[in-house]
Amino acid sequence: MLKQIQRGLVVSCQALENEPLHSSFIMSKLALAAKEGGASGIRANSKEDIIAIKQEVDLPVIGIVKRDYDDSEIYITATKKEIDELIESGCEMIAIDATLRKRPDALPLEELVSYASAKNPAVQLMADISSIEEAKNAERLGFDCVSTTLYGYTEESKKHKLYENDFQFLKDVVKEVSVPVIAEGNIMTPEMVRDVLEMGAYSVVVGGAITRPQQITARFVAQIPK
Ligand SMILES: CC(=O)N[C@H](C=O)[C@@H](O)[C@H](O)[C@H](O)COP(=O)(O)O
Repeated sequence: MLKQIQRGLVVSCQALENEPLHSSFIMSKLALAAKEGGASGIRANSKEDIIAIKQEVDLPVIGIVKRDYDDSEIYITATKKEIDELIESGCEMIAIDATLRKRPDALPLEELVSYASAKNPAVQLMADISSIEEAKNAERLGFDCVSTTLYGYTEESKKHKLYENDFQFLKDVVKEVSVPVIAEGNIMTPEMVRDVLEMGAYSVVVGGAITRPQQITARFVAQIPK
């Protein structure tokens, strides 16, 4: 999958239960629209959505399962159960929260990576990270790529402010690891896509700015003069 998305746009098609577009059918049509617009890949949440998307488009899919656990802050592909579901979904790549926070049942990240690789070695693994230390750790554990997905979403990285406009975090990650680095999170404009690729990002994932109309509407409304 990595080759297919190199210097391309991956469109994240996600809507949780509390979002207006929550529906596997709608996600499959968003994926089709993304494909018609020239996307190279899709990122999607849940086995059901991925199966529906795969029936509609032939693009490679980065799969995640978002599920909350009482004993952990981690919700993106947290345990072996989510890995099982994603392998069954047929996605080409699985993204896993690779932060250093405690996982449900204190499962070591290393064990989850070995589990996924043993279950289906053909499925590539993306590490969703929020710090340089996590990026380096993910590379050491054998992840195929790292993504800046969680920068600004953990207690520690929130302190450094959500994705700075100069993308300093992305630049630092690119310098520190040799696996491909995917730019993801709060990429709001086409110009930002161009900029992150020029900074050395291998590929770009854009979600809300394309597929969450409630967010897009709110940004327009916010510009109405008081
Ligand atoms: C932090 C978290 O849970 N991120 C999720 C990961 O899959 C999604 O909710 C984001 O939409 C995705 O990362 C793309 O980012 P943005 O929608 O900002 O372009």
